[in-house]
Amino acid sequence: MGIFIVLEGIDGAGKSTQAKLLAKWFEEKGYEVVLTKEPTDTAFGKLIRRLVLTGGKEGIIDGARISHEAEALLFAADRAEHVHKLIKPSLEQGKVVISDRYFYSSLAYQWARGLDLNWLVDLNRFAVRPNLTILLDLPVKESMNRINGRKIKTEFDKIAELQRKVRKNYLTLAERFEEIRIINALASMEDIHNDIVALVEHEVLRRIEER
Ligand SMILES: Nc1ncnc2c1ncn2[C@@H]1O[C@H](COP(=O)(O)OP(=O)(O)O)[C@@H](O)[C@H]1O
Ligand SMILES: Cc1cn([C@H]2C[C@H](O)[C@@H](COP(=O)(O)OP(=O)(O)O)O2)c(=O)[nH]c1=O
Repeated sequence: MGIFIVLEGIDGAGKSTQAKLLAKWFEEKGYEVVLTKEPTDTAFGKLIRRLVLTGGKEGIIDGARISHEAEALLFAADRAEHVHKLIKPSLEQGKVVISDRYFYSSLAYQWARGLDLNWLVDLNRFAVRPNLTILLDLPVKESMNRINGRKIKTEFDKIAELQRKVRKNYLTLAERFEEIRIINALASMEDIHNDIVALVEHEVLRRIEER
C-alpha cells in the first residue's frame, strides 16, 4: 500500500505551494509521487468550475442558481471518480499520493453554506481516509492579502465572511477526524515545509516502519 497525504485550508493558505514542495521531498527520497487536486481536471471538475465556480453567470443553470445540495453532489461525484480512477489505483501500486483538497473541503465549505454536516459526512463515506491530513491554518486577513491580485474566478474568493466560517469549520473538523494535524501557515514557506516533513516522518513513515 502507498501513502496518502492531503493538504487542506482556506483559499490562499499555501496548499498548492506546500503540496509541490512535499512532492519534491518524496521524489528526492526515491518515492513515486502522484500530485493531484480537487476539484479535478476531469470532465466533472470542469463542470464544477462552469456551474459552481466560474465568474459572471455564476452557478446559473436553467435560469436559476444551482442549489447547495447540487453543489455538494457535484463535488462528491468528482471525488468518486478521483478516488476510483486515480487515488486507489495509485495507492495499490505503492505510490505516494498528495492531494491539494479532498472531502474535508466539502465538509468545511458546504457546511459553511448551511448544509447538514452529518449528511455531508455520509455522502463522502466512500472516500478512502488519508494517512495524514495537513490543515494549513491562517487568519483570513492574511490569506486575502496573499491572494490579492490573483484573478478572481470564484465567489468563494471574494467573501471574507465565508472564509472565516470555513476556517472555523476546519478547526472543528480537526477535533472530529484524528488524521487532521494543524500547522500554523503564517510562517515562512520553508518553515512550514519543515513542519510538514516532521509530521510526515513521525506520523506516517515511522508508523509504516513499525508495522
Ligand atoms: N508561507 C508563505 N508566506 C507568504 N506567502 C506565501 C506562503 N505560502 C504561499 N504563499 C503565497 O501565497 C499565495 C497563495 O498560495 P497557494 O499555495 O497558491 O495557496 P492555496 O493553494 O492554498 O490557495 C501564492 O502567491 C504563494 O506564493
Ligand atoms: C474540493 C472542494 C472545493 N470547494 C471550493 C474551495 C475553493 O474555494 C474552490 C476551488 O478550489 P481551488 O483550490 O481554488 O481550485 P482552483 O484554484 O483550481 O480553481 O472550491 C468546495 O466548496 N467544496 C469542495 O469539495
